[in-house]
Amino acid sequence: MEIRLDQVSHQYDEVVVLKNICLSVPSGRITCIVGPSGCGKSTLLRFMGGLEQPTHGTLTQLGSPPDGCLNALTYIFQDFALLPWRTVEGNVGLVLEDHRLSSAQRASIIADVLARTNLSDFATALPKQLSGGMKQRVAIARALAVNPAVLLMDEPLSALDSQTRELLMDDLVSLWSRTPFTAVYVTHNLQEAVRLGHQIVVLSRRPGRIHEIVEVDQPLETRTMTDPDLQKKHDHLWGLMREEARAADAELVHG
Ligand SMILES: Nc1ncnc2c1ncn2[C@@H]1O[C@H](COP(=O)(O)OP(=O)(O)OP(=O)(O)O)[C@@H](O)[C@H]1O
Repeated sequence: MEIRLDQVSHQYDEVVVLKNICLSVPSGRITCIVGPSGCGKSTLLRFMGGLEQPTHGTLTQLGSPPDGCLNALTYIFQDFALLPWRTVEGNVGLVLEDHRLSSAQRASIIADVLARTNLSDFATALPKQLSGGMKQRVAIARALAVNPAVLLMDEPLSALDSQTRELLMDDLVSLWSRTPFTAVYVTHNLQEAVRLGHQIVVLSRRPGRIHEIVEVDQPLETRTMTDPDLQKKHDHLWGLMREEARAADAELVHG
């Protein structure tokens, strides 16, 4: 499924947060959104997830969700949002409970997503027994269980240390390479953006406008951070972001 945004603008009371966003989120690709603090990245993601409506402009969904889709627009958050009293399989199974599925179908979906996220051996563990990286793997497994049309990820790796982030990026790349999915990925981290994004949308400081859309053609599975082409993309993105970030920072400090 594809999402199109046409002339999307938004304000909270007097504060204009987003201005004239025109964007296509193509099917089967990962769209990263980067931009300085407070430029409206999470707000844009909430519009795409239908959690909020923009004050101006339209969002359109084109195409149909995949077969077996139980929740078309599914979020993965930074803080994992796991129920502490439920096991790994219990947390994943939670999102299947309101659907007409037999217990065999549920068990099969849970086994499949735990295998895809390398969590099969941890099915009966509780969240408190897991590292941060493992908890986020559970959140990814739970999101995959509903076979979403679009995966909406709001800084999913930013609570993790840098080595764990690397591992989780590898996991996302291998999940996508086996079965391409459509995703929108909000991040502050330009390395994550060049590693995972097929298109990288750079927003200006608030009110967020599209500064540039950077395409990265290289296949996800062949990308490494030592690759000079990717390093060039990274430096180009940082060049776009630096002045905006500095100005946004000054605005926060001086109110
Ligand atoms: N419900 C709300 N009511 C009023 N203002 C809001 C609301 N939600 C967000 N804002 C404001 O809108 C602006 C954009 O917020 P948003 O969280 O979308 O930015 P962001 O780019 O995701 O920021 P960050 O990178 O810091 O997470 C901020 O100034 C924020 O304070």
